[in-house]
Amino acid sequence: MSSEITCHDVSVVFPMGNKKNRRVLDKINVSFQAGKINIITGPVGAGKTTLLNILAGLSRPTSGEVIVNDEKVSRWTGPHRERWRRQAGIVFQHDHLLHDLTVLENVMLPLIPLGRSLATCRNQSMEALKQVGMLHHAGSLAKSLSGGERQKTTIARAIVNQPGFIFADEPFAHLDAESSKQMMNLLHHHACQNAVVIVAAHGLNLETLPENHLCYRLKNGVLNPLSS
Ligand SMILES: Nc1ncnc2c1ncn2[C@@H]1O[C@H](COP(=O)(O)OP(=O)(O)OP(=O)(O)O)[C@@H](O)[C@H]1O
Repeated sequence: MSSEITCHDVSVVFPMGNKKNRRVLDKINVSFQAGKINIITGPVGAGKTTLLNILAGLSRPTSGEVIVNDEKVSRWTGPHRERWRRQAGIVFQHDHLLHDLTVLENVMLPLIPLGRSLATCRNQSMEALKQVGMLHHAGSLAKSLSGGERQKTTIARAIVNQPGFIFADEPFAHLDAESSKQMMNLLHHHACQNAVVIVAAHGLNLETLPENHLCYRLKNGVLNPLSS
């Protein structure tokens, strides 16, 4: 069965102190499927990160539901929520690497709670680093990396466990055109392996887009398809 993640009437309203509340997402209805790269564009502050965080189970919508393969993940708590998050590879907008660990150790982190042997975790992480072209930096401390290298490491960490769902927030912001294309191809490869891949990006570099992609634009709380 092909995986999918669906939003039903997802709204997010942030309280703004004594000012009027801010409605960032307004009854979003959309279904993201495996097989294609799903790209969410939109201006600064449109709510792309807010939407990705809700899809990834990092925060909850004010109203509405997120459904994954017929299950309401937006209402899950405790161990259910933890299990869901383990299926998700997340590329955060701000990389969240641990500065005093090596690149390899950072990439191994999501594997540790899964109870695999250290050798397996290491081999899997080295493979992910190879895929993003960072094998030569495996032993470097994260704090010594350039912005683009940090971003590639974050992508390696997100894909290391072959997740069924990948949520990537501005994953190319610090990359040059060549590296962006390579990383897009890598994410596309995972989409073709039955992962649901959702990428949020301000702008679109048409040259980096694989042929089968779906673009959406988020503006004024509303998500509209741009192309197919
Ligand atoms: N926890 C919060 N409390 C109040 N307002 C918030 C909160 N989180 C986000 N916002 C506001 O919601 C709006 C959308 O933020 P979000 O980070 O989702 O936008 P974005 O499209 O990802 O922006 P960018 O392209 O700059 O990364 C912004 O105006 C932001 O200030």
